[in-house]
Amino acid sequence: MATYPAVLSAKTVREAEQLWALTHGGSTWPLMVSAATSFVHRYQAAFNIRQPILVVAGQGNNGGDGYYIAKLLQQAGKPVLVFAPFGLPKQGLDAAQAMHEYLAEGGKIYATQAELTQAFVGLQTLSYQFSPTAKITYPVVIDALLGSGLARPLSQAGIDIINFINSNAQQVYAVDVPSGLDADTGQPMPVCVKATATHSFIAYKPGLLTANGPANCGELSLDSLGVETDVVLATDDKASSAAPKTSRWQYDPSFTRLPCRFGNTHKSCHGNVSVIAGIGNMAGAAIIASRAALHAGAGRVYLQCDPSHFAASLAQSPEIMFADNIHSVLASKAVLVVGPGLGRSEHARRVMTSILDPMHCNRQGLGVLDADALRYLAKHQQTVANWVITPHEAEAADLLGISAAEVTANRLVAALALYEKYQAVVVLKGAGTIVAHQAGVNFCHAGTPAMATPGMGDCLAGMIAALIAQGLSAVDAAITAVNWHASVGYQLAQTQRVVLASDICQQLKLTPL
Ligand SMILES: NC(=O)C1=CN([C@@H]2O[C@H](COP(=O)(O)OP(=O)(O)OC[C@H]3O[C@@H](n4cnc5c(N)ncnc54)[C@H](O)[C@@H]3O)[C@@H](O)[C@H]2O)[C@@H](O)CC1
Ligand SMILES: Nc1ncnc2c1ncn2[C@@H]1O[C@H](COP(=O)(O)OP(=O)(O)O)[C@@H](O)[C@H]1O
Ligand SMILES: [K+]
Repeated sequence: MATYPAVLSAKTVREAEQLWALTHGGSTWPLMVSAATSFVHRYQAAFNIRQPILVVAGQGNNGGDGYYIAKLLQQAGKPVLVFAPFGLPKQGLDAAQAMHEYLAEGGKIYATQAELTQAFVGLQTLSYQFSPTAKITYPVVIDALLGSGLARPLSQAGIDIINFINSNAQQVYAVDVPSGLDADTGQPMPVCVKATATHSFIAYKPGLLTANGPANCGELSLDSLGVETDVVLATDDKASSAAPKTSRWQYDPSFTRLPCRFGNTHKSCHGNVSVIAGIGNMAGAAIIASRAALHAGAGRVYLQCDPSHFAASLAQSPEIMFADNIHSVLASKAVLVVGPGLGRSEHARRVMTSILDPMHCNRQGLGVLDADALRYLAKHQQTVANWVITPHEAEAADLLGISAAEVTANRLVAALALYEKYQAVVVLKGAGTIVAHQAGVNFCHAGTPAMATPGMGDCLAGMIAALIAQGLSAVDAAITAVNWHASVGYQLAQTQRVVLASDICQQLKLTPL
C-alpha cells in the first residue's frame, strides 16, 4: 500500500531536525542549505524574470532560509532585494550564517519600506520604465518572515508587514509556512500571507492542511530534506492523550483505494446502501445522499422515507428503490446513511433509538451518522464504534459540548477529542477535512470554498456509505470519499463559481474505473 507524507506538529519537526543533526555532525546548517536549494529549484520558472525579486526575511531560521535563497538567486545573477523589517537574525542561529553568506555575495538588506521602495525603483529603471505615481507592485515576493516558529500573535508592525506583502505582491512564494499562519492549527495570528505557492520542509504541519491553511498555502509541496520522520512520530502521540498509541498523521491526497470492477461482476457484488430519511420537509437531503451513493457505485440504493417523497426522488434518480419500513432496513445487510433529512421529530427519535440501542438492533455500526443523527447523539452521548460520523464544526461543537469557536480554533484537537469520546471514524468536515481514526489522522488539503453549498455534506455521507458497501473498511471509505469529493469539487470549481451537491453526483460517474 502507498505511504503518504507524515504530518508533524511544529515542535516535532524541531525535534526531527535536532535528531537529524545528532547523526549528521551536530549541525542543522546543511538542512538550511538543502531547504533553500530545494526552494530555488522548485520555483525556478517563476524566478526566471528580469525584474527584482523581493525576499522578506525574519529574524529566525525561516528568515535564514530566505537569506540563503537570496544568496543563491544573487549567485545566479538575479536582481534580489532583501527586506528585513524585524531586524537582522539573532547571532548563533543558522540564519545569521545565511545572512553573512548573502552579504558576502554582495547582497543588500533593507530595513524600512522607504529604503526598499527606493532600491526597487532604482533597479526597475534598469529593466523597464517606472512611473513614480504608480502603486509599487513586486512581481515576485519570497515570504521568509515567519515559519513554524511563530510563537505569539503578531504585533501591529507584524500585521502591517503581512498586509504589505498581500497588497503589493503579484505572486508570493512562501518558505515552509505562509507567515502569520499558525503551523499547528491553521489559524491566522490574526492575519497571514496569502501565498501563490508554499514549499514546506521536513514534514507537512497540520496548519497547512486544515482551517485557513488550504486557502493560504496556494499550491503546496514538500521536501523532506532527507530527514527521517518515522523515528519522531512517537513524540506526537504524546501531544494529545486522545491520540492512539500508533498514531500516524498523514497527508493523503489520493483516492486510489476506489474499488475496482472486474469483467464478470453484477450489482450484488457492489453492496447495498439504505438511506433513512425523516418525514419532515428535508427529504432533499436524503435524496442527495441516495443519489451520491448510487453515483459512487453502490450496487443497490434504498431510500426509507415518507411515500409522499417517492415521486420527487424518482424524478431525480429512477434507479433508487424504496424500503418499506425501518425494521426491514435494520434487518438487512445494507450500509446505512442516517441523519440527512431525518429531522428531529418523534419519528426521528424512534429511528435513532432503534439504530443505536443494542437491544433493538443487532447491527454494530456499518454506516454513516450525519446531520440530525449527530444532534441526537450529542443529546444521548454514547459511543458509536464502527460507525463513521461526519460532523461539520457546529455539529462537532454540539457533540463535544463546547462552542463552535473552540472547534474552529483547533480542528485537530477537536477531531481527536471526538474520536476519543465516540470511538467512531470521525470526519470533521470543512476546509481541510480531518479524518481521525484508530490508527491516526488523515488530512485532506483539496476542496474549495465553492463547495460551501447546501447538501454537500449529504453527498459526502452517501459516498462514504457507497464505498463501505463496495468493500472498503470504514476508515478507507472515509479517507477515499473525502478526497474524491474534494477533488471533484475542486475540478468543477475551475469553471463554476459555486459547486452544488448535484454537480458532484453527476461528475462522480466520470471517474475512470
Ligand atoms: N537549519 C534549520 O534549523 C532549519 C530551519 N528551517 C526553517 O526554520 C524555520 C523555523 O525556524 P525558527 O524556529 O527560527 O522559527 P521562525 O523563523 O519561524 O520564527 C522564529 C523567530 O520569530 C520570532 N517570532 C515568533 N513569533 C513572532 C511574532 N508573532 N512576531 C514577530 N516575531 C515572532 C521569534 O522570536 C524568533 O526570532 C522553519 O519554518 C524553516 O523555514 C528549515 O530550513 C529546515 C532547516
Ligand atoms: N471552504 C471549503 N473548502 C473545502 N471544502 C469545503 C468548504 N466548505 C465546505 N466544504 C465541504 O463541503 C461539505 C459541506 O458539508 P455540510 O456543511 O455538512 O453541508 P450540508 O449540511 O449542507 O450537507 C463538507 O464536505 C465540507 O468539507
Ligand atoms: K514563511
